[in-house]
Amino acid sequence: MSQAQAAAADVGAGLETVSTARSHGGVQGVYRHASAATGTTMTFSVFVPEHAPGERLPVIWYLSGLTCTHANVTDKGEFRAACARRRVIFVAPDTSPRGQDVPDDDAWDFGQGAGFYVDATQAPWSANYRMWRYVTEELPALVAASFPIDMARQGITGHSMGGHGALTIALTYPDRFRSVSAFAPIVAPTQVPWGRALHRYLGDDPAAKRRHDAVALIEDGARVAELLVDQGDADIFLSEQLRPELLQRACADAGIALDLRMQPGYDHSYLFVSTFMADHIAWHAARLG
Ligand SMILES: N[C@@H](CCC(=O)N[C@@H](CS)C(=O)NCC(=O)O)C(=O)O
Repeated sequence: MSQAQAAAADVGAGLETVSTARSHGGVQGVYRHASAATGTTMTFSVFVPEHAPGERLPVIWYLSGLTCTHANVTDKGEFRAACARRRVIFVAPDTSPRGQDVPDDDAWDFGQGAGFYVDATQAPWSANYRMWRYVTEELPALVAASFPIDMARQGITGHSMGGHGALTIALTYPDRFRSVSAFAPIVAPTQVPWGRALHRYLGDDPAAKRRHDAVALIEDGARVAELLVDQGDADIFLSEQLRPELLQRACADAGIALDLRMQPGYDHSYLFVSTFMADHIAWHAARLG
């Protein structure tokens, strides 16, 4: 199917195909749909490796960081060769609702492009910013109905704000995800400046904020068996916003096997993420079977 043909195609379950292209023997697609969770049109990408008819493959969810759409990792994440080799599907959602009618903010780290994977309770954000429900309920149901995914074999990862999403979601649903990793994640938003976003989305509700803070979740008893985290030591956000030592301490106290790999000289960009992407995919694939 050409890209022009694909653009008009409806792949079922209310999904519209924006584009498809063959890559590494599989298909890289971009899709959009009307989201009940956000009340907007949402766009996401899916890479499906070559597979036998009727065969179902494990999936890795990739949650992106501040300012990103699905396109940043799709264009720059360098995941396809590893996903084709390990035979894993890769799904990349957007980071927030978008559109002229969706509330936004002048700050680059709040509003559109910065949904923080929460269901906002505060006006005006609560009308559309329901990214937790979108990523944990609506999108999984949609992709399970439309792609050859074995939903018993799911892993989750993400970058920066998306690492925060991956960690908090895996800690909340430990039975759903067999593997969790992150690239330069925000690990303790209630203790760093970026966490002000939680206050604006969730209001003055300390318990709600702790449910969206990986370190707080672990302190409050949530558990995963093990974690892989890569972090560049030349990342400009490292000491003020990311603070992996807080995750290290929480995991040590909780008995969670954290493999925190400080990567010398690496920054916060996709040049860092793409360097270690194949490692993460191999790590997930080994646990997804
Ligand atoms: N303020 C900067 C930094 C934002 C930033 O570093 N975002 C990270 C995630 S937290 C990212 O992946 N940016 C997109 C990219 O590098 O393609 C900007 O607006 O570009």
